[in-house]
Amino acid sequence: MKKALTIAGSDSCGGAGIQADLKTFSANGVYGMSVITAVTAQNTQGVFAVQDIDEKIIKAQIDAVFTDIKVDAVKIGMVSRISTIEAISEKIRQYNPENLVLDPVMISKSGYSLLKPESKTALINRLIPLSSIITPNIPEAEEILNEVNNENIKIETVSEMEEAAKEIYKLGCKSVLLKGGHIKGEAVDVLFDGENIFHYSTERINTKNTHGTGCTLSSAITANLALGFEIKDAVKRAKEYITTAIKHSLDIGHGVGPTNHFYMLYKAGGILND
Ligand SMILES: Nc1ncnc2c1ncn2[C@@H]1O[C@H](COP(=O)(O)OP(=O)(O)O)[C@@H](O)[C@H]1O
Ligand SMILES: Cc1ncc(COP(=O)(O)OP(=O)(O)O)c(N)n1
Repeated sequence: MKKALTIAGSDSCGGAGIQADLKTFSANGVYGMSVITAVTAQNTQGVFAVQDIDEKIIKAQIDAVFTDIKVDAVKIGMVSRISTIEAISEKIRQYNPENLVLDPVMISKSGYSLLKPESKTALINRLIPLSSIITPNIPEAEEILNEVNNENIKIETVSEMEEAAKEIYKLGCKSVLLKGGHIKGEAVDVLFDGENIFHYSTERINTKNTHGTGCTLSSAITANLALGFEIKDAVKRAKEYITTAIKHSLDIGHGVGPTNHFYMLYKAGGILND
């Protein structure tokens, strides 16, 4: 069985972070492992508190996994503070996994800063160059480029997404998937692999329940890389997964409900007739 590791924060309501990643790995037929970087007190209405995990414990979790088990792909999500980024970067360089997906989580849909503002440069300099693919949403791509170029660019069209993906690629990663969840019209994601641009486009689903969409997409890419798919096919399969997960998203809680991983599992097992 292929095995994937998520290095990310815990979301107590189960819609994003580690919990979304492990559900996604399972639903994609991949064995999931986790290194917890932070614990958030979070629900569908907001993030209320964050406890960062000591970097010694983060490193010890990574060592425990890599010294025992072959890891086919790694995803990095919420990293919060500089010392966390430094610890992860050191261990990733030590163990050098074949596939590394970086979801540069910055601000939750509810508006909470999951990456401390002073950590942006460390994320850019220490994690992006190690990544097989980085998956920013539009506000994250703007933050990264504005931090690097000291500008105030806005990304509003698909051609601006293409330009931004090419600019982010120059920061040293092997490919960039710029997610279009935040622009108007179709949900178009743009992949640049250093040579070609690919578009992954679906209708925009009319739902408020999109908590954890970014985590779900990046962990589905990770699972598909672990299964041996090349980047553009891993992204294609992950896009199909997230689209189904949003189409059947769950009206749980009083705010922004989570994506649905159980739909795919039940459907695959023949329990759901649809
Ligand atoms: N309403 C929607 N309908 C269809 N796809 C969507 C919708 N919202 C987001 N997506 C897709 O979900 C994935 C995650 O994108 P996005 O929401 O931009 O990430 P994040 O959660 O990091 O902000 C992308 O593939 C995006 O195109
Ligand atoms: C612990 C944790 N990690 C990441 C996120 C952000 O997840 P995302 O998929 O971008 O979903 P939204 O927060 O935008 O709904 C998170 N909220 N918590």
